[in-house]
Amino acid sequence: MDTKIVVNQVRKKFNALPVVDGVDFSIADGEFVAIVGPSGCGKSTLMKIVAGFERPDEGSVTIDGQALKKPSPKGIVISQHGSVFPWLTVQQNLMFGLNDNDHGDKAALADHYADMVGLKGFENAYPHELSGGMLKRAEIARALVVKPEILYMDEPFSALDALMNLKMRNELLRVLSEERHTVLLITHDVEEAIYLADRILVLSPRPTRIQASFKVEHPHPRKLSNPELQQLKEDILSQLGL
Ligand SMILES: Nc1ncnc2c1ncn2[C@@H]1O[C@H](COP(=O)(O)OP(=O)(O)OP(=O)(O)O)[C@@H](O)[C@H]1O
Repeated sequence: MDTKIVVNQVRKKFNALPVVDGVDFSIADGEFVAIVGPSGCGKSTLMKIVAGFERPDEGSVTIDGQALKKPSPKGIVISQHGSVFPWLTVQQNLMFGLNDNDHGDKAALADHYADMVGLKGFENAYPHELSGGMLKRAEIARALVVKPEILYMDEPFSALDALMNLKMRNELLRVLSEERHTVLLITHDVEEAIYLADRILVLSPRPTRIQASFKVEHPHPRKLSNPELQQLKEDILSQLGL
């Protein structure tokens, strides 16, 4: 697989506070990498740097060999805060990121992605008419409809209840099995990382560095009760001092 993202010796301070302290990793094209780390260690800062929203003080990020100087049009961020426009319907939200020239029938494409995340029949609903889980699915569809090469996900499901969180994991895996994207997921949930990712990077406390890296080679769907995955969970938790 080709290398998609290279993060090279990235360092970042806020005022005098060192937050990211020399982080190096790369992500292959189509790979799903999850980052876990202690609260406040600098996960979101690192994500913003890798997505191009924050500049590192030192080091570099390259995407397809090109130095990243600003948010790349190849990537899209799904965060816990949500990004749908409340005054637009599901269909209008999904059409928003599409421009006239590149896409044929925008409404048909929007409806296809609404269907893909299980929102068929809700194309004309407004966000306030959707449940929390449906809203999250609308957000994921809104990100996917523009066919980003890279999905940056910062705690995307953390605001959902436990059952919906589990459903969304499967929804995401199903979409990814149909359309391969390179994914960088930030999560505080070790099980979520094990369930979804091809590789898990464990960050140290702030100022953060990569403390450990684990490959997850089990095919999907994964059973978290599998003894090897249980052992992996133990190993990751022990890296996190738990
Ligand atoms: N724009 C900023 N200006 C000043 N300090 C910042 C800024 N962004 C983050 N920080 C500080 O950097 C540190 C790391 O924050 P960050 O949000 O990256 O951590 P995190 O690991 O994502 O946190 P959490 O686990 O709570 O989501 C914190 O101490 C935070 O106060």
